[in-house]
Amino acid sequence: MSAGYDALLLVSFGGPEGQDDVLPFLRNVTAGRGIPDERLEEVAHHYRHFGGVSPINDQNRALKAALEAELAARGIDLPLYWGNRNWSPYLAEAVQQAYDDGHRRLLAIVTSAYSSYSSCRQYREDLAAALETTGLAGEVSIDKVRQYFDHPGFVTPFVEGVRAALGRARAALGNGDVARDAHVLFVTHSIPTSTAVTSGPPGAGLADDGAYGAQHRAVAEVVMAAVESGADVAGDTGGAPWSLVFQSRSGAPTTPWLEPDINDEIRRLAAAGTRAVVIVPLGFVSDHMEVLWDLDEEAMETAREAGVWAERTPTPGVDPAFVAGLVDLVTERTAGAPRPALTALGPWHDVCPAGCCANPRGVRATVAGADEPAPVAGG
Ligand SMILES: CC1=C(CCC(=O)O)c2cc3nc(cc4[nH]c(cc5[nH]c(cc1n2)c(C)c5CCC(=O)O)c(CCC(=O)O)c4C)C(CCC(=O)O)=C3C
Ligand SMILES: [Fe+2]
Repeated sequence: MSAGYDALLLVSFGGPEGQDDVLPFLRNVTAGRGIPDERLEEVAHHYRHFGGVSPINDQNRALKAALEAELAARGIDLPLYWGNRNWSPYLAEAVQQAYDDGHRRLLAIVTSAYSSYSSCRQYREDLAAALETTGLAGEVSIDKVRQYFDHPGFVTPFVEGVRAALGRARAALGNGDVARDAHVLFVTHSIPTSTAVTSGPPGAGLADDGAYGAQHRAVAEVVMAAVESGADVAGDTGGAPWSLVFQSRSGAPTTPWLEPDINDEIRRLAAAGTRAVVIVPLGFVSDHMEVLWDLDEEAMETAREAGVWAERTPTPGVDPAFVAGLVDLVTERTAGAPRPALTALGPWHDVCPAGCCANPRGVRATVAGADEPAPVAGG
């Protein structure tokens, strides 16, 4: 293959697989971060409610299998390894295994679509740390496919989900007027405003919530435009208002995070006369714990209490469009395939610019960026 990659690496967050894993997992996630104990207890309770098992690992097993099938169907002969930031199989194990199997140039696919420290640079640091721990820093190189928030493969499942949910909202409103009575809530993980402002490349001149906010708003606009253009014959699912809201805030209450919180927004909308909300987990790739708990339990309960009809739309998961899109992201690097992007912000960088998505706690080694130490292998 032209760029010389010899293996792929699926990189994800990881999650506990039983009650005994829950606290060690949460300690991994929050290592060195000053997340208050009360918050850890609160989060442990979400996992305990589901038997201490996060669905995220099974979702990644399914994604890995789907990607392998798609690669095979297209005759792409690249083995796929899987490793996580916070739980077994860890990134270091995956990198070691790839090396033991004879691979030296890896291309990573991260289960995270947007730019921010948590969703981009931290994974690049984790990959550099995996090379360090395994002693493979000079032996193995790791690049990653671009952030894919505006790739058609990521966006398409959301379009289909919103269109279907608005149709059901309309029916639930007694064939009512979604433009007047419904509201589409695009929701993503809140992050500290201090890391939102530094998300993306430095000096991009974006709003206060940086590339992270701009990317989500741009994708939401694309989704709504696509829903409108495919509205049913009567146009009855068209015209619904939308907004970007946030979930899963943590950290000290005195530290500002992106707002509004989805629950506050559902209550505010209900008080202002909204009768149906469509909740779109735009920030997430699969139905992991942040979706199952913070949306399906908490936000749905808020909606019930507020007396509004609510439905949460699917995440990309293993939707064939998403799986094919991830393989397209690989082939644009290995075979010069086209680089589709549905917003004016993209296609995003293959190599993160220097200082992109700065780490608020200081500079650490990274891979796949202009500010990493010079790559070992040529080109
Ligand atoms: C932007 C973003 C994504 C989306 C991009 C991506 O997908 O990467 C994401 C995903 C996820 N976040 C997850 C879980 C957690 N995130 C935490 C904490 C935090 N997330 C943050 C941001 C994000 N997080 C931040 C700024 C913090 C606080 C500081 C810190 O600690 O960095 C904590 C600690 C406790 C708490 O504070 O809530 C937990 C347990 C899981 C796994 C779910 C499962 O198990 O199924 C997933 C996929
Ligand atoms: Fe998180």
